[in-house]
Amino acid sequence: MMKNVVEVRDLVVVRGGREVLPGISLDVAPGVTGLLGPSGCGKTTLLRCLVGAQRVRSGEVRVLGEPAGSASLRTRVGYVTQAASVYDDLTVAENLAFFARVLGVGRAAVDEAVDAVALGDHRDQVVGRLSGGQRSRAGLAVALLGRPDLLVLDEPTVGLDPVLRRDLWALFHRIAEEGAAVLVSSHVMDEAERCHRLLLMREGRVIADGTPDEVRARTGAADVEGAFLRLVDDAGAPA
Ligand SMILES: Nc1ncnc2c1ncn2[C@@H]1O[C@H](COP(=O)(O)OP(=O)(O)OP(=O)(O)O)[C@@H](O)[C@H]1O
Repeated sequence: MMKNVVEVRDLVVVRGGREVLPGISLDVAPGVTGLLGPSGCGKTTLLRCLVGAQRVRSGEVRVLGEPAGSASLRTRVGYVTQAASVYDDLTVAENLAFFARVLGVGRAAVDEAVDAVALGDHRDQVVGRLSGGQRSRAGLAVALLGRPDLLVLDEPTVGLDPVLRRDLWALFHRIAEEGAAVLVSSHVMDEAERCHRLLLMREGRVIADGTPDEVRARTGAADVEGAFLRLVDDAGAPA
């Protein structure tokens, strides 16, 4: 199995005249990786770099061995932004058929994606009339169309109730079990426990990297939120 799906080295990104990522390095391996950190720490900016949608000042971003944004990665990387990119006036099936044409994948991929997100009963329903959770799953289905090896999800569970959040995390694990690397950003620390591996971010840097157990053990904290707070306090303490 390939070791790293994503390799980021010394990445510098400037947005609004400020170094939002001041030289971040990290790897993402197969499995479910949580990218956790407070609002504004640079999670979305980093994810945009992975999918080739962000202008970078310097550094290297490689995805599946290719430079991020390469044409060869178009179907190999799925990206779900915070605003679900599905058309409200089309049905689930119509949305998927449209994006399947854009990606150049066959109709079979549409059925597979609908099944993967368990929207079979709603495939002929207009997306604008779906619940929030169903709509999120429709957006996820679009990202699954190319059978991506890397699935990048930007805060996919924001605003969803606990049952839907649990169901979505179960789905992320199923996708990972089928071989894709799943990178999920969140600012909700309790989602950390659901990940195989964590990258804790603060102010454009990775401050911890490991399994939830490793991150807790390293800090002696009872949970990942406590670990994060200890790491922040330690970073701020005088040398
Ligand atoms: N279009 C932009 N122009 C200038 N600065 C931006 C732009 N978008 C984001 N920023 C800044 O970049 C920094 C990182 O933002 P980013 O969206 O990557 O953070 P985040 O961790 O994803 O936050 P959230 O959890 O709130 O989505 C913030 O300080 C933000 O103000």
